Amino acid sequence: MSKLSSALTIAGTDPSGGAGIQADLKTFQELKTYGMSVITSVVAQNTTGVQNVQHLPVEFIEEQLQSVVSDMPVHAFKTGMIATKDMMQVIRKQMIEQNLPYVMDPVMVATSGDVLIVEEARGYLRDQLVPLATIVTPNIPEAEFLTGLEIQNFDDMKRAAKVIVHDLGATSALIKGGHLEGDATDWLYDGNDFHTFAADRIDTTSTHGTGCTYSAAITAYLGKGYELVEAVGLAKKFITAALKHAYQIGHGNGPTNHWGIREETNEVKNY
Ligand SMILES: Nc1ncnc2c1ncn2[C@@H]1O[C@H](COP(=O)(O)OP(=O)(O)OP(=O)(O)O)[C@@H](O)[C@H]1O
Ligand SMILES: Cc1ncc(COP(=O)(O)O)c(N)n1
Repeated sequence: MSKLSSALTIAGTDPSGGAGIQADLKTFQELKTYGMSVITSVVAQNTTGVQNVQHLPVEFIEEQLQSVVSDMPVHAFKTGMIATKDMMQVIRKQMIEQNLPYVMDPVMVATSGDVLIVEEARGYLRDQLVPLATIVTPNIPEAEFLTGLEIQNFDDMKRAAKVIVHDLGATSALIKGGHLEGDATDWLYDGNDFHTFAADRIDTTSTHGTGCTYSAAITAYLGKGYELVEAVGLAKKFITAALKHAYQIGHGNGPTNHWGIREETNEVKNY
């Protein structure tokens, strides 16, 4: 399957290039997807953590969205960091109008531990954005917040995925196991069946932006028309290769490799 496709990410920035909008656009490019972006917050951050944040005015976020959707074809949407309820409201409106594949990464806290969305917006995210998503991609702490469950093993992950679909209303849920011990195993529930995606755990500290990169890859593949399970499988190969071939840069948790994976390995070639 190879056709011209485009994807729009709505998220915060990372000037050090490992997470957020920058990670999403690099991933889209690597997967031969025309990438577009709407910025919600400008974040001063790097591999060591978040130094400062400036939220853009909500009207300006809406203007950016209009600029894109009034002119450009979008085959799939992704949201990442959306810091406030007001921002979520305008994005929600667009998602309803567009009715296209929507990958929702419920970003709450960075790898560094810095909080990326205001406390009182979390409930709105769960109740008003999750139901619109084609796929929600929480890590373990995010899945615990969304479901109120404690997650310690695969059975808990599967239970949480079911709650996100049947109780919260998402079309599917992918619970990522990066925060558990052992292999890096993720569980996808598509409303009927479970699918598991596993990789050997890579011994690396380069995990900044892992979640952003993974969900951007899922978005790119959905935009190309791949079915959900296939899109997640291909994205899992991509994130695993990006972790395995990461450059050791920065003084904290370095970024994954968004560039040249195809040239350096034959692990990611299916797009
Ligand atoms: N050390 C690792 N080795 C292999 N795969 C990993 C490793 N850490 C995370 N992963 C995989 O990376 C993807 C992202 O998972 P994770 O649970 O880390 O998400 P996240 O917490 O949202 O990411 P982030 O680190 O960006 O916050 C998943 O597919 C997970 O299984
Ligand atoms: C703008 C933005 N969005 C998301 C993340 C999460 O990424 P990570 O948890 O890997 O730091 C981040 N650090 N910055």
